[in-house]
Amino acid sequence: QKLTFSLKIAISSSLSKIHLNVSHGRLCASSTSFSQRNNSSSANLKVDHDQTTGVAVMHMQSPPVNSLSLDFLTEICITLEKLEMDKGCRGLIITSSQPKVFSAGLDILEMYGKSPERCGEFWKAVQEMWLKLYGSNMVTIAAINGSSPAGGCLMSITCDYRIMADNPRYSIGLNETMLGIVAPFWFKETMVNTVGHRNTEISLELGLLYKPAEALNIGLVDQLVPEDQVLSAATQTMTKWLAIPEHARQITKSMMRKSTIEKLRSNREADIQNFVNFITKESIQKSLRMYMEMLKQKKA
Ligand SMILES: CCCCC/C=C\C/C=C\C=C\CC(=O)SCCNC(=O)CCNC(=O)[C@H](O)C(C)(C)COP(=O)(O)OP(=O)(O)OC[C@H]1O[C@@H](n2cnc3c(N)ncnc32)[C@H](O)[C@@H]1OP(=O)(O)O
Repeated sequence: QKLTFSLKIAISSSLSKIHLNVSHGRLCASSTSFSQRNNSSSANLKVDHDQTTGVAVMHMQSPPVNSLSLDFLTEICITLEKLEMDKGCRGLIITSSQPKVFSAGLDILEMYGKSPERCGEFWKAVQEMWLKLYGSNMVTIAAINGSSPAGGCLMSITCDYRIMADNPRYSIGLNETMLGIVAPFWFKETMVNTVGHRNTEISLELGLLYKPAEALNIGLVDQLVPEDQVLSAATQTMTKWLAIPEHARQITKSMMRKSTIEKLRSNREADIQNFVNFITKESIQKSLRMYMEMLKQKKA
């Protein structure tokens, strides 16, 4: 049965509108914009799309710490799909509107005390976000204006380039082992593809979180700038990347990432089963509970 629905998105200019049509599971965007800037918002995301430059800035605004819940992941995936389909969007900058945090990573509450079915649904959404970002044809830049542990770091390293605020209070890394959990193979491979095998081995085994200067030193981020310049630096870098012949850049990106992406694509169900079996274990649930208590105590 043909599935068709239209979603009207309010845009800053009253003259502008975008229609999203979902047909046979494909999402297509057609724009009849008379303005050069499209701003759209959903519950936890604000997207500023400058039609003149072809660059969209996606601001994560899911309080308090942009943790990636099933709902938030779904929102991110819908937005990414929409931007990917929009020929007028060639570059994406991802940043945070929350103070001091880029993203706290996966929402721990989605992994604690939930049914296997719900855990499976959650993991599928995590996979989907990674597939969309790592396989994007757009130039993607993470403007990391706060701490970015675990899934927040993953999100950053799926991007083509990372600019971080030079503030020693912030940290970034795949710290899963500190929670008593294990980064799956596609988290690990994204990290290897970014900082190499040895750095990844040390980093994952010890669950390290790096200060900005350390992250720059191992190549986990590409550039440090003063906090108030993160977005402008990302915009400047984007201009350089968008000047490269597009087709050649896209094919090169795909060549670099294809084998990692294929490995997950062809094993999605098994990967979900692995996750569900692992995360619902009594011992893992206990580790997660202790970690959450530790987070609360840190506050007190
Ligand atoms: C062999 C088979 C393998 C198969 C694969 C198996 C498993 C893989 C599984 C999972 C992979 C997971 C990756 C992840 O992303 S796990 C999440 C890891 N995240 C963290 O460790 C970050 C924890 N948070 C922090 O360190 C700090 O909150 C932060 C530095 C981000 C911000 O500090 P700040 O001081 O500003 O804020 P807090 O007071 O600490 O937090 C405010 C509020 O938010 C709650 N919270 C924080 N992080 C999370 C989170 N990730 N999920 C849910 N909730 C979070 C925190 O508890 C506070 O709540 P409250 O006390 O105000 O109620």
